[in-house]
Amino acid sequence: MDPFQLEMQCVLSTGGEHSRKMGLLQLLKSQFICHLIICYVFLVSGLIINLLQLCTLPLWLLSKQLARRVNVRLAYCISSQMVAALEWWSGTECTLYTDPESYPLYGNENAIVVMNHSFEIDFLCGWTFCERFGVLGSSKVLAKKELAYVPVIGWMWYFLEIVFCKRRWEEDRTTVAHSLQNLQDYPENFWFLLFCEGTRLTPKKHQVSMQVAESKGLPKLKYHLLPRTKGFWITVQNLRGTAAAVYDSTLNFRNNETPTLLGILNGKKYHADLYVRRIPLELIPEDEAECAAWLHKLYQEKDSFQEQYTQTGRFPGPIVSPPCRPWSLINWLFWSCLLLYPLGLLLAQLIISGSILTIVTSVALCSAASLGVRWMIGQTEIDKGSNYGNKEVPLNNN
Ligand SMILES: CC/C=C\C/C=C\C/C=C\C/C=C\C/C=C\C/C=C/CCC(=O)SCCNC(=O)CCNC(=O)[C@H](O)C(C)(C)COP(=O)(O)OP(=O)(O)OC[C@H]1O[C@@H](n2cnc3c(N)ncnc32)[C@H](O)[C@@H]1OP(=O)(O)O
Ligand SMILES: CCCCCCCCCCCCCCCCCC(=O)OC[C@@H](O)COP(=O)(O)O
Repeated sequence: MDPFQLEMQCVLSTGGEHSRKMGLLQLLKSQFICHLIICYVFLVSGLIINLLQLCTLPLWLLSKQLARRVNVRLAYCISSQMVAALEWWSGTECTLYTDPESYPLYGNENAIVVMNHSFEIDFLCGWTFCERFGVLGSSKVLAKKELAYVPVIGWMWYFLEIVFCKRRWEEDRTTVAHSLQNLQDYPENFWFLLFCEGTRLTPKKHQVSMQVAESKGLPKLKYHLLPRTKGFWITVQNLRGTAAAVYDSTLNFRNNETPTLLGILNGKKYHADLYVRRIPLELIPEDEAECAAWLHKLYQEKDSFQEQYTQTGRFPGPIVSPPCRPWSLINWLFWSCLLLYPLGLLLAQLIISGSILTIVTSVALCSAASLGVRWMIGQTEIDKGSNYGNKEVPLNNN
């Protein structure tokens, strides 16, 4: 069997030979009641964990490092549920192409991850690799400030000391620097994700971005937006001595798949391929202009990797995929057992009571929660994305 077939598959199914069973399983996964259960467990457990995180605030006064370690584990209970949905519910395969010599370092050092921002679940594929290398709970990102208000995930990020930005350099330059410096004594290994394009790729944003590239005399990119270099420069500058390397990560999906979170929820299986190059931080210039030029060159290389992938269906280098771990599934099963039992009791009470007011109130609450979750899932949908990058902002506005 070739490496792809040898690839550890984290699926509940027993392989293609039971196509009838697979068909039934797929039908079950597309049932709304399953989505309700998954979202109910995610939302209620997430809010409980957010509350527990709030309770760790007094601990920060006694021991910041202990509070951080507690929050890493609490955050794992939330993010690992989404990883479980990707790996175990949808059975999505995530294949890693990388240098075998770099592989042992992954998860055992702090790193800055630079990744293309082209897919609605690129962050989730990133999280699945965090899970496989044991750094999911402490994973961090330079995220747009709007995400801080998303219940469960955004609130969780406050306690992980995630770095938020307004995507306005004059304001970000100080706040981002301070937030990054704050991570210098972080007690757990972490990966800091930077989507240098700053927004998800769309045809319109690509067109505007390539006009900017032309105005700067920079080579056009076919598969990426022009990277924003200031955030990368400030991140490298403030994590020198804290992060050992940049993990240049290029993600794509087989057969031109356009994966979505709703697809994952419906149990749709995708095939993600990630090409990672480990670049020691000392190879990155300290001077801002040289660092910017270095990043532009990196994105030109990433563009060539995507071209090769489009032509051949593979990235350069060997496949060295880390196996799935059971903990994300175990965590989901724990929260499901804990929360579905009282839900069952509540529903039984509701039916027995027969009180119209109680039933109407419950239905109203469930509808509000469903709308809330649908809004949260909408945060990942590119067609609901921001206007950032849709027009060239005059330089003096930056
Ligand atoms: C082994 C396995 C390896 C890896 C596993 C993979 C990943 C796992 C790791 C971690 C996982 C952790 C978490 C994942 C979970 C969730 C992630 C969630 C996602 C949220 C992410 C986001 O929110 S992305 C949006 C926020 N982030 C950014 O914007 C970062 C990039 N931006 C910057 O860095 C910016 O510089 C800035 C934000 C700091 C400031 O932006 P601003 O626009 O104000 O100023 P800029 O200087 O950047 O922009 C002006 C310059 O840009 C030029 N330019 C280019 N294109 C345009 C355009 N279309 N319009 C205007 N200007 C443009 C312009 O010419 C200026 O150029 P200069 O030469 O003057 O710089
Ligand atoms: C348990 C598994 C399934 C449960 C599903 C229930 C709800 C799921 C809630 C998901 C909330 C995720 C929020 C964080 C991820 C956002 C990722 C992202 O990509 O943000 C976009 C920005 O980068 C750029 O924004 P744009 O300028 O492109 O606009």
